Amino acid sequence: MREGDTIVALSTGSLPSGVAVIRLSGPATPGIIRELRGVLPKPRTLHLTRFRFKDEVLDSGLLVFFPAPNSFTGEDCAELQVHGSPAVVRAILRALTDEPGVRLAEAGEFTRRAFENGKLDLTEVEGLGDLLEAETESQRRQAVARAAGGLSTKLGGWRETLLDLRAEIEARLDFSDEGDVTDDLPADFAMALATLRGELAAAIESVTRGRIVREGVRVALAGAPNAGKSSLLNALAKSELAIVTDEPGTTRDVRDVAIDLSGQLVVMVDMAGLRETDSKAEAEGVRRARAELEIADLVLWLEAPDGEPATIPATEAPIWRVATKSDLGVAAGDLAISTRTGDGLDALTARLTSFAQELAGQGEPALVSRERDRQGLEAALFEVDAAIAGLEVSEFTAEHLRLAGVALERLLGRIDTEMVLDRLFSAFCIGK
Ligand SMILES: Nc1nc2c(c(=O)[nH]1)N(C=O)[C@@H](CNc1ccc(C(=O)N[C@@H](CCC(=O)O)C(=O)O)cc1)CN2
Ligand SMILES: Nc1nc2c(ncn2[C@@H]2O[C@H](COP(=O)(O)OP(=O)(O)OP(=O)(O)O)[C@@H](O)[C@H]2O)c(=O)[nH]1
Ligand SMILES: [Mg+2]
Repeated sequence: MREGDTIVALSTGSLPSGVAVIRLSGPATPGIIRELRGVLPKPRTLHLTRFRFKDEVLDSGLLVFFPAPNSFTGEDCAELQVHGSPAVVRAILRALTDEPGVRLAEAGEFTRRAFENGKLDLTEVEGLGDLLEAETESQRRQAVARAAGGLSTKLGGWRETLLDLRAEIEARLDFSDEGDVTDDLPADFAMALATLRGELAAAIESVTRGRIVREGVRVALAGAPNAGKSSLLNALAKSELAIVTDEPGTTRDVRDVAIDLSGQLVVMVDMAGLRETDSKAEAEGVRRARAELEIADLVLWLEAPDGEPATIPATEAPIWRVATKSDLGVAAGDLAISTRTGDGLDALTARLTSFAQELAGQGEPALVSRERDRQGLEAALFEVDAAIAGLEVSEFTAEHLRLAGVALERLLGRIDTEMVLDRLFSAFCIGK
């Protein structure tokens, strides 16, 4: 039975390392610790211990026991903090998995157990996943807020409000013959509903800001072939990632490179130059480039003084005209740069930084950032709007308020979680 298994994994990073933490969770844990120490040690306290298996001391290190339910997973857990050599870790993992009922954990399995035991809700698990992947300061701040239950608290508050409002209606429906109890509702009922509506709408607004922090600002490098797009990508990435030649039509694939601009992630996207072409590969590149323009948050339209004229494509995103190869003479544009001399690159970076910071917003980190968040909040808002529109027909009002609550429960992971969970945990690393 997989759920009754005790799972074990190396929870720290690549070896060798100073110290490696091996984590155990499940019912076999107390027995294994008793074998190692004779008695169960004081809970949640580190003990220097010889890790002796079958009369061989494999290593000495620190042992800590977290009895259920006060552990990360909610099960009996232990950690063996050992010397971080590949041989030590391998020997101890082998000795532990030789114990009956113990096997290696799958990716994200500790966290899955924490979720299943009610230690974390779905939004907290997502926040934890974001935290493990966080590379920039703004990503860390946003992920910590979500992992610590910031969104859970908000959703919980809205659910309480919905329950209170429903109770007001239902209490009156019980005593009313004709079912129309609108007149009896307290004066602040409509106001409470409007406030809830406003908060949901504001949260939906902040999904974009959260997405920008989580995924980065997507900046498309567009222009005619040879405009200098790949050269700019390389200059910003400070690495010769993309092939640069004087042949127009060099780049065909879309390539994105994430850079950290003052703590905010910016994803620079190199692509094929836009032109009509007979080459099948290049034509596919141009098609992909146009698709990128549709999802970009900003388009840099590059024009070289020696380049072919090209028409600026229509996009929803703002467009900045960048005159490239300024060492050869300056074309018209908001900004002039040369990757050969480095001219204008600092100014461009500074403008990108403030653009990114503006989109990411100042102040409190956003608690919502995912398409799943947007869908959940929009579903709730739709029901609240239906409740507001139908205020005079009270059974329906109560039903819409119930459905709004269901949408919020789904966000928290209380219902319909299987598909979301499988996708989420497969992205976690082993040992988490
Ligand atoms: N060594 C070590 N460091 C770690 C972790 C870990 O598992 N092991 N964590 C792993 O992610 C993070 C810390 N997260 C944790 C979350 C909850 C509990 C825990 O024992 N919770 C109990 C008791 C709470 C309390 O005493 O306040 C509980 O929730 O009941 C431990 C670690 C980061 N650092
Ligand atoms: N003088 C000068 N030449 C440059 C500069 N930037 C790029 N070039 C040259 O312009 C040519 C085209 O540069 P790329 O960066 O490959 O241009 P691209 O827009 O990626 O071109 P495609 O991939 O074909 O669409 C190369 O020969 C570069 O060395 C610059 O700032 N000054
Ligand atoms: Mg190129």
